[in-house]
Amino acid sequence: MAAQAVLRSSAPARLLSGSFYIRKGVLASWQHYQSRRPFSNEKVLVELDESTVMKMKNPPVNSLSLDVLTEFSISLEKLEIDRGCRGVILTSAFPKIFSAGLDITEMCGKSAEHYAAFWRAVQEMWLKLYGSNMVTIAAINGSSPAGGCLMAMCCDYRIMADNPKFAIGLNETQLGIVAPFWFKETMVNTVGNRVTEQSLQLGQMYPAPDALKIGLVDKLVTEEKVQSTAVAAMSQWLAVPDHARQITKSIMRKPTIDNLVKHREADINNFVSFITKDSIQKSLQVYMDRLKQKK
Ligand SMILES: CCCCC/C=C\C/C=C\CCC/C=C/C(=O)SCCNC(=O)CCNC(=O)[C@H](O)C(C)(C)COP(=O)(O)OP(=O)(O)OC[C@H]1O[C@@H](n2cnc3c(N)ncnc32)[C@H](O)[C@@H]1OP(=O)(O)O
Repeated sequence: MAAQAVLRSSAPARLLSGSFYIRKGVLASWQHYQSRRPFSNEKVLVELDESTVMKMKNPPVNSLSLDVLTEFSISLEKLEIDRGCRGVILTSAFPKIFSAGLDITEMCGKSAEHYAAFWRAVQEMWLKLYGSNMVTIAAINGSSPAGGCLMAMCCDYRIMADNPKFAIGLNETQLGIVAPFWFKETMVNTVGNRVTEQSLQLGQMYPAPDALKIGLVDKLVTEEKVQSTAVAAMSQWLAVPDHARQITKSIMRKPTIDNLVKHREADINNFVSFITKDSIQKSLQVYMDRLKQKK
């Protein structure tokens, strides 16, 4: 099977602690297996089984903190340079939630230096995931607002749990903040300009069936089948010769990536000056208070 071609040998499922885990099929040798042990760090779990799966595991809602983002980028980079890995499935270790997006507490009450480091880590995650040479499939097993939606949109293919209670979208304006140009461009590349314009202004979250209708996700399946469907889709994607698929992906995405690379420092400065405004800090605080009160 093509999916098994990605994953070269056979090793037991291996679970390593952290906020993500990566499941990787089959290893050529114990030494090879040992060489993958660096995945075992605080925030990343590596599971070695029939498919390569990165599972976000940052309770309670997989918010993307500075630590999580850093760990995610390091883990993805390791897979990227591993010639035995041609594809990754990105999902969540928790039912009902894919990712709550950027950790709002990282954007409240901190120093300008912290905001700059945080934003650089957000950019890095995006650059690595959107620019990945691997086949990337999002197995969206729950809600996925803002940064969570961005991660899903970075993938080549999106499968979502068919439950109208699960919603996905870039809801930044609902928090009184603004999706930066590269979030916007990622969405335009996914669903087109008109839908993006409306979605971003309204900060719209789409229940799964609506997300399918606008093309924000590619397929809906029952919750139990999200991961197995992702594995099946991976086989299909991996049946295409790598070099042809990778060059095509690059032709599609390079202009968007180059745009951020070119304006990276200015984007960080924009973020810091925006997020340090009193009015924005107040908006975020009100939003966080509302989240806590809804219980
Ligand atoms: C001049 C031009 C400038 C241009 C622009 C320049 C710069 C751009 C500026 C800013 C860009 C920022 C981009 C931001 C992107 C983001 O991702 S912001 C995050 C958006 N996320 C959300 O809105 C999600 C909010 N959360 C929820 O809706 C729900 O929590 C849920 C994910 C649907 C899960 O619901 P449920 O299972 O019911 O869980 P709870 O709501 O009870 O939450 C559990 C606890 O988790 C806390 N929490 C939830 N989300 C977050 C989060 N994103 N960050 C941090 N913490 C979060 C929640 O408060 C609960 O905490 P307690 O248990 O009460 O302590």
